[in-house]
Amino acid sequence: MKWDGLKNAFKLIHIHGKKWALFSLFTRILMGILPFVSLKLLEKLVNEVTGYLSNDSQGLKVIFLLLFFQFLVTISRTIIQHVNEVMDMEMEYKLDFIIGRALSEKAVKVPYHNFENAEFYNTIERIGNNQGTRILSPLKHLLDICQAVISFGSYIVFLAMVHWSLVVISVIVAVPTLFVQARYGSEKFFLMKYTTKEAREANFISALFQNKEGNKEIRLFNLSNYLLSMWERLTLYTNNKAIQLMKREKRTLIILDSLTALMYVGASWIIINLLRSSKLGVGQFVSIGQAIQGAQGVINSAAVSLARIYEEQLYLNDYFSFMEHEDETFIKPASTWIDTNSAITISNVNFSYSDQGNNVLKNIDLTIKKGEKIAIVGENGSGKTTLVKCILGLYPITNGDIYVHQKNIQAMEPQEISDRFSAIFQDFITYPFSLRENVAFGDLKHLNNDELLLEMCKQSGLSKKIESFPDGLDTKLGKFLYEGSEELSGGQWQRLAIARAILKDSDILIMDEPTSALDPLTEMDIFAKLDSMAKNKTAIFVSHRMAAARFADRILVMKDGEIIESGTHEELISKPSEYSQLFNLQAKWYA
Ligand SMILES: Nc1ncnc2c1ncn2[C@@H]1O[C@H](COP(=O)(O)OP(=O)(O)OP(=O)(O)O)[C@@H](O)[C@H]1O
Repeated sequence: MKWDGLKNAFKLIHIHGKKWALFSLFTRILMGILPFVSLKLLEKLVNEVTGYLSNDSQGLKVIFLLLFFQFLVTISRTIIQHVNEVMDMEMEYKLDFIIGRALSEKAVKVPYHNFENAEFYNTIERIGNNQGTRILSPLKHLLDICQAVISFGSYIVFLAMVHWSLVVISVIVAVPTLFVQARYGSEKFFLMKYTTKEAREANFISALFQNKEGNKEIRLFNLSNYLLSMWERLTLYTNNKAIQLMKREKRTLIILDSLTALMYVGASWIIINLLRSSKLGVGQFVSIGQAIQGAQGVINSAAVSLARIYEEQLYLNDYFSFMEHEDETFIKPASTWIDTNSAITISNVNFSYSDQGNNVLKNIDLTIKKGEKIAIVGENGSGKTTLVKCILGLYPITNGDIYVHQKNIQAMEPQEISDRFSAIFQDFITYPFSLRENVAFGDLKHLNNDELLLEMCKQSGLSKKIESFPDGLDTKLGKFLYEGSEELSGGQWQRLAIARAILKDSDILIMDEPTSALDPLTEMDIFAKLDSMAKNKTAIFVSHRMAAARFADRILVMKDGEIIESGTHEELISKPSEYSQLFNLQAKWYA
């Protein structure tokens, strides 16, 4: 389990980057051997130069040859390094592309209720961007370790040829370095993991200062100081944790470096003795220093790579566990409801957002006939939106059943649900794209059907506004992405969202307070036209305005998660009821 992320990353690279992996392995082996070749050349060169300086004129040719070989080694190293960097980048971009897409696709397949879960958000935050780099990174580090091991091996062989004790010294220095780096790598990840909540909160606050809506509210309510002190507290908390860890790591590294320095003193003592007993030439003497330093350097880099592999594989576990998240499952058998006239049948549904939570919907029994226009009213928090979301299959129903056109909603494929419904909520999206796209997102097959798109805009009362746009349907909206785009008012955006919803050729239209930003006359107009806009469709709309609800074939009144009244406007108003009370109260304001 612990290393599953790494295994899966390798599988991905095996599928998409075999050539890259083979090429990288080959070049790392070469790069691993090059330092040994360099050392040998240096040793020979120093010996030849010393000989030449003591008037051995024959040495000059050899010196030039050795210098030429050194040049070849240097140039080869540079070429390999740069080619590797290009190959790595290509591979990272390729994986970014594949994984970025897979991640977004997965995000719409996991059950929607996961989005209520803070840990789910934290995981997505940790996965972040540049997943291609993340996937590739462990293998790159593994290759770095291969290269380091080969280099270390060649340094050791070189040192062993001089004296065995130099090998012992190099190994003694290497082991604790490996251990320390690997340990702090994992600590850094866990620190990240446990401060993500605070970091997310701090990011949210700084984003408020930078976005249009947040910035406006901060100015108007004078929230700047309060929010900044909150941001400071959260940021200092995360910063302090990171600094503390860094201090501990550096303290350990100082001890480790002292040990290394001590070992160098020992090594120098051995070398001096070897020089004194004339067992060492000047060339060897110079290259030993380089070999010891080189061995230490490659072990350091191998240790860093090892720690990074550990760190990265923990990220990978996050990514792959997200990707292995179960897709929407259909927990109910494909049971059917026999009443063929019913568009929606809700049978004894009780619903709570969490296992331990209170029921937000209680004992809901309801049949909505095909073609019926239903209005749901009720005070805030009475469960209207929850009911609508459950009808749309966004949450699993463990108690009771919901049937849509005789089929249990939980036995329906997401595509089938999407085909049946067209829905618009209060928190609809204002896409910073063209007007055309904003409407056509309701049903993309009409993207180029200008006549139909304009008709939808007309029905939702947008015709006049569109006439003022020189680019008509192709006008870019929202001053967010494009210079020179047009901005709409809140109500106009809502009309656009309504146009999007009615464009879709579905059996059931659901509108959850999509008209709250419309002026009362426009809202009344839209509801009065609902019959023609939602011709032959079943429609459910949620509203707080009783005057608009009266156009519905039937009004449902919700209170504390229950449907407490049901009937036409005339039926409900003619007797003492919650509805008549709400209606009369609102009517009084207008009077
Ligand atoms: N995602 C959620 N997780 C937990 N509880 C929730 C969630 N969404 C809503 N609730 C709770 O469910 C109850 C019903 O909320 P719901 O949004 O369905 O009410 P509503 O009638 O649509 O309200 P309003 O008129 O204010 O939109 C509320 O008490 C609310 O606190």
